[in-house]
Amino acid sequence: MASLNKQPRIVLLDIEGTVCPISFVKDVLFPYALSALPSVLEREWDSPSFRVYRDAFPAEHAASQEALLAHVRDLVARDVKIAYLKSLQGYLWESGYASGELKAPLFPDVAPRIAKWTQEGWSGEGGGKTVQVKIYSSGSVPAQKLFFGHTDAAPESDLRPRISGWFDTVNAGPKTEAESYRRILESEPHVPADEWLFLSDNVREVAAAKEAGMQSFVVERPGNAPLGDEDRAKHRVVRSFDEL
Ligand SMILES: CSCCC(=O)C(=O)COP(=O)(O)O
Ligand SMILES: [Mg+2]
Repeated sequence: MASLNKQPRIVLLDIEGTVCPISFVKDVLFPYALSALPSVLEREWDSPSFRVYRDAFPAEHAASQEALLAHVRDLVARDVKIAYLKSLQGYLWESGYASGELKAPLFPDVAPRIAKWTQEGWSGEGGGKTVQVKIYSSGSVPAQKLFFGHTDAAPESDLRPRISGWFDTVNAGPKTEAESYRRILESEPHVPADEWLFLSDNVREVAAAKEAGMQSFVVERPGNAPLGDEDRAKHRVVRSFDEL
């Protein structure tokens, strides 16, 4: 059983590989965006609503529809988590979530635990000391809100009301840099760093969060990259939020 040094007042959650399978992002979300992009380029290349995303691309990759499509395909193939791609992906996923074609598959422990933390507090004794839940993902904040607004959880599939903060690589910074977590800490200056608990599948992110003073555990889920002995020796590992 993973143990904590201090009871958290804020839980900061990664998304891919932590609350949902990596396969949903890699095998559903990314292909969906790639399949939607050609017709969006054809239809909206000069529309104001799309120009916002197009103009965020480096000029050489936004010179034509073909150039932008080729660049996006390359970035996705290499899983480059660059902000302008993440923003465009969020735009492309919007219609899929709205139509019901996309629904975020949460691991079974996630929604009940988020409900418990935010309604009853850490150990479920209530007493008014509820826990805040915030998100930090490479996915853009709009994409995060689409994800948590359309989950497969029941009875409430829209978990956005339970989430009090949204951070991505634009408003916080790269996830493997401690400075990004320090920036996130500044959003709640009254909460000491060690009363934050960051949960992620990525050991480099966990290390960066700990360098910033947060508590942080590695989350091991089916389909995640295998953890090395060194990772297990260096970091606490949980397989479910129910272990916390
Ligand atoms: C659910 S928003 C889309 C997720 C995404 O694009 C991504 O790269 C997730 O990476 P994470 O930092 O959440 O592991
Ligand atoms: Mg992740």
